[in-house]
Amino acid sequence: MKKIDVRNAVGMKLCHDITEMRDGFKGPVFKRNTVIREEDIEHLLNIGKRHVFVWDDEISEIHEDDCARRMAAAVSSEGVRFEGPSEGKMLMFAETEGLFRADTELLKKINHVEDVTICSVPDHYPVRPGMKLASMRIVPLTTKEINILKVEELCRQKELFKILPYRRLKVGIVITGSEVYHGRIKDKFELVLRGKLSKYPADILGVTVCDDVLEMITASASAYLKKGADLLIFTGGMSVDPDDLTPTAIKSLGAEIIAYGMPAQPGNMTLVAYLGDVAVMGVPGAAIALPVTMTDVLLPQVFTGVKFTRDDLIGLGNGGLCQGCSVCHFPNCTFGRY
Ligand SMILES: Nc1nc2c(c(=O)[nH]1)N[C@H]1C(S)=C(S)[C@@H](COP(=O)(O)OP(=O)(O)OC[C@H]3O[C@@H](n4cnc5c(N)ncnc54)[C@H](O)[C@@H]3O)O[C@H]1N2
Ligand code: MOO
Repeated sequence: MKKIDVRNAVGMKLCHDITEMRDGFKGPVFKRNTVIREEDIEHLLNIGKRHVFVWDDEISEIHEDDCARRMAAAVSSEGVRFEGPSEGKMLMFAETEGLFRADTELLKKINHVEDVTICSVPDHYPVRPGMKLASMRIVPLTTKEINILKVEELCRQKELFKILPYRRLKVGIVITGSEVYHGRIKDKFELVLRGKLSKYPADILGVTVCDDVLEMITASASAYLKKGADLLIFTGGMSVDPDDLTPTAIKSLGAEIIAYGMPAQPGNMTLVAYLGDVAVMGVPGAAIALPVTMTDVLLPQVFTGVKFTRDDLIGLGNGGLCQGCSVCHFPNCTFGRY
């Protein structure tokens, strides 16, 4: 046991309980074996402790396996499981399906803590059960307990990782285009959209094909709203031709347009709007020609029930360019990673 200036005691273990008395309270506010943290120093000074007795074995060190276990416990959330420690590392896996969210600012803060390394798949990643999501370990074989305490404290303040589950949504589909309506060409969008929606808990209320006539488009949409649609998807007429009426139809329904056109390719002319809580998407034609467009980036988020802000959609510019690979590996690629 040794006496030490409280300002030099960070990371050391107290040899005895320390009592505070204030406003009718009396009790030990620091227990024996507590590891003193930076933020404890003011408190100790405020109760008159300029010096404390700490154990002689100096700063307590923890083995990498125990650090990994404690970090895993700190970052754990619903729908994940851990494996390890092996070689000082714990791995986190998804047990459920959903959208992985990482607080990237917090992750940076945590990785600034000495010796600590935590890495994960990118924020906004759609995950399935069994997928590896994150890994955590310290760099040396042992580290000061204070470093792990810092990680634990940071994770108490905010959630680092979570998997947002997909919700069941009722979906109404309105396909526009005079060439489809009048049977000049066969519709391709229904099959494409059914394929994309099959990855989520979607109840498709129906598919209506409309002529490029404003009243017909709005009436079809209104019918789905009456049936309780949570999501309306419009196709066709999303660009610059004089017959492109879809954005006008969506506006005339009274929807709040969050973005019409976004910094992404393909899917540049995508529209996102809300009619109260009902999400509205305008899907441009590229979705019938290409395996992946902005629609595939947005759908996982739509199915979590989050409401996009304009800032969210503008943020898609970083990672918004698809490489158009000959074999598509989406979402295991840079498209839609932001
Ligand atoms: N000058 C510009 N041209 C284009 C722009 C632009 O900004 N300036 N945007 C381009 C982008 S991006 C897209 S995507 C396309 C498609 O836009 P639309 O969503 O408006 O598609 P349409 O014009 O209605 O149709 C294009 C093409 O696809 C066929 N189509 C449409 N719907 C169906 C369907 N349900 N089944 C089968 N085929 C369908 C349609 O017949 C046309 O051939 O515009 C670019 N051009
Ligand atoms: O709006 Mo388009 O080709 O970028 O889908």
